[in-house]
Amino acid sequence: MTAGGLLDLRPALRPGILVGPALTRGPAVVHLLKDPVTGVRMEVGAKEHFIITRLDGSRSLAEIGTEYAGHFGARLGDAQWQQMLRLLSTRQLLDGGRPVAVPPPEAAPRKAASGLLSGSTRMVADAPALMDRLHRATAFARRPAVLVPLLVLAAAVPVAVALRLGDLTDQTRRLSHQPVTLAAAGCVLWVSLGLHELAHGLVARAYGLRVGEIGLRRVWGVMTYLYCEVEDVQFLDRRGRQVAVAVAGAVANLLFLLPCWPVWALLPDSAQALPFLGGLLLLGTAMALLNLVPLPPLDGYKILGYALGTLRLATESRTFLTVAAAALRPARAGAPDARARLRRYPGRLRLVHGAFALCCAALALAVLAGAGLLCRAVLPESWEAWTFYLPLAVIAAAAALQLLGLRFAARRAAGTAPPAPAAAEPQPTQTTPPVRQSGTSPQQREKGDMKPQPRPAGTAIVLDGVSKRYGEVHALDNVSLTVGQGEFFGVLGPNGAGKTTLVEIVEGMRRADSGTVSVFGLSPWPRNTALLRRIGVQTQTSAFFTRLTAWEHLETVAALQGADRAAARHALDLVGLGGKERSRVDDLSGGQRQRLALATALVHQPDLIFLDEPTAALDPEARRSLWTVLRDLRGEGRTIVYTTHYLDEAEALCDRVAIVAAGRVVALDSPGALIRSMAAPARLLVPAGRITVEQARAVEGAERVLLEGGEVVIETRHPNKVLIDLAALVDIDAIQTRTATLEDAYLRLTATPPPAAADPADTAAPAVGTERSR
Ligand SMILES: Nc1ncnc2c1ncn2[C@@H]1O[C@H](COP(=O)(O)OP(=O)(O)OP(=O)(O)O)[C@@H](O)[C@H]1O
Repeated sequence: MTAGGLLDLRPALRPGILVGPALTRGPAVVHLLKDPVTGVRMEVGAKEHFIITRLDGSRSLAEIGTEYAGHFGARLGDAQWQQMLRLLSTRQLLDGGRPVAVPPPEAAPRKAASGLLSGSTRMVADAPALMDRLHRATAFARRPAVLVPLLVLAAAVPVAVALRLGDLTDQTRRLSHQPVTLAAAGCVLWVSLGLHELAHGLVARAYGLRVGEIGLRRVWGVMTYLYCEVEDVQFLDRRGRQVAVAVAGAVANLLFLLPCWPVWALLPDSAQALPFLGGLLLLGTAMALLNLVPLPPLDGYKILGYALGTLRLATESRTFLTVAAAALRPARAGAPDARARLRRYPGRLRLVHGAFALCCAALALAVLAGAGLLCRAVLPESWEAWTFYLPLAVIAAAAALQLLGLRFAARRAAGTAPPAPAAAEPQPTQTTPPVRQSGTSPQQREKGDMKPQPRPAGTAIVLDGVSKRYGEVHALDNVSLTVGQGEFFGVLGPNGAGKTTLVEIVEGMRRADSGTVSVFGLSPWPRNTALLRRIGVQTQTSAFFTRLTAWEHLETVAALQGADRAAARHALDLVGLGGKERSRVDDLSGGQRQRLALATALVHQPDLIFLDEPTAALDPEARRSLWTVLRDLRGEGRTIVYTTHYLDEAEALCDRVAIVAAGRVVALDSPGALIRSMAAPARLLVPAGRITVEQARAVEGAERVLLEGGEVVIETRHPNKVLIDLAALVDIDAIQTRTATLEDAYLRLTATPPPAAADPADTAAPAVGTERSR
């Protein structure tokens, strides 16, 4: 699809699709997009985001394109539109595209493999419901009068620990010599870790996010802790809120320690509980603060990322360092490219990524040194020689265990994995299919049974006194007409008669100057999205996704129109293109393209279809075969408004026709009734060599005699009598009889009066002979 039809579409994103705020990933600005049903996440650039956020079903792609050009100073080319729309439709992100049940592997959010040493076990069946209850129960703490003092107290804990560091270190060292008490302190801190996770969930819930899962996670076989999976923090519109969710865990850890302080402070120096409380305060505070270190995967890293509005800060900083290092190297092959890449980073981002990379290195060293010092402080003196190596050894052991656990999980998964589904075709999910206005029930659509139910009889279109002027031109002048539901209604008229204006007003593309228009009881202007979805428009200038196959094109249009694949399949079969689905649109013949254009208009199963000369430029055979399709459509009970210059077609297909001339409806009836009302004479044709014009004029009942293309044409309202008389003059087999047609009626109704002629035989009368013989 390249223009026209495509740009008239008004696609909408599926309700519920999450679109995140702007983030930087490396030098680029991106937005996250998420399908909450499948969990599929994707990144889109700022330009794509501009378009996506305007896909609301009320704006046409042409309008969005104009806004885009105004904003970015460049028009979107066909290829860009096609790429964009194809992406959205294949990801089923458009309204009506059913979400896939199983996300494609590359798009699915990666979950850590669950193994013996590392993995997770779900503990709560309905985590969102539990979070809702906790959210209500903790409502008191969200009041500023409570929250602010709590935050101040939490911030005071590290300060107090720093002030009493000596005592606390001493007591922690004593704790390390009491294994049972140490284990008890460890259990309390473990509970604190659980609260940490719940705090993330509670704050997220307060901002309307969903807690996906609560459970126990095993890490490297040495640790098990409660986790609370918070979803979509990056989709919160304010960075402050994102930071609040991430920082909540550490705050909860610090608040958890608060009750220990007065007890610890009031106990005498000789109290047995001092090492326990002192160790708890020191280790608990250290744990909370350590979590705020901005290194992945700690909360501090997330906080920094949220605060800076960056995505994958660590990875991107590493890339930045590589680029910067390559750019700084003296002239070498590839260096100019690196310099160009470096220039793409704005100054702020160079600072962010450079500083983060340096901080990471410094922090990693500091953490190791800190861990060494801590070991030195808490371990017996006989371990002193090990204090430097111990943290390194622990990290190495943890990494080895993690590797082992992952391998084990991978092997187990390989052994038990179910076979991959044979077809890549997405399966329907439990989600409710979009409610649509056509005659098929959702159940029928699910089964692919697209045969519409009979539609209720009624009025589809009512025009009452509609007028439209373009400057001095009266395109429509007080037009009133009614089209019934299920009617095949033709709009005929000479060039410039006002047909297009009439149809466009009904479609909601133009506004009438006066009069009222109603389509299915609704006004099409201002644009009514509910109505637009019940209307299908096939224009003269067929527009396609040129690089796609017929099926891909239709599938994409289906998604844009809010229809599912079964509807696309039905439309393709209906127009008889089932065998051509794999052919590229470019490779289709003219007739096949016309059929595809028709399928494009039908794909969303509209109740009202506007067809603008669908058979134009087709050979006679292709025309006739398309007639069959159009008759089938009519048989399905759809209302069809059909504009054409082929009068034989209108006569053969239409229930009623409106003949428009100079902006007025000059006749409106069934083709048969119009022909009869004309009381047009029959025409008897005799080869000119067999009879002279004078002889013909002499026949009684001959009203007009013309000489046309080597034939003498006799017009008469008494053909039987004239035929008998003629038989006396010429061989009866040489006489052809032609009855009046819609074309005759049309020509009489729309003809401007010819100049008066002295002799009827000399009159350059319009060629009123038709193809139909009796
Ligand atoms: N946007 C416009 N601005 C000015 N005049 C217009 C505009 N659109 C149509 N007209 C004029 O209004 C009249 C009716 O035009 P319209 O396109 O509705 O006729 P039509 O019957 O569809 O013609 P055709 O069969 O050639 O497509 C014509 O005189 C045309 O020149």
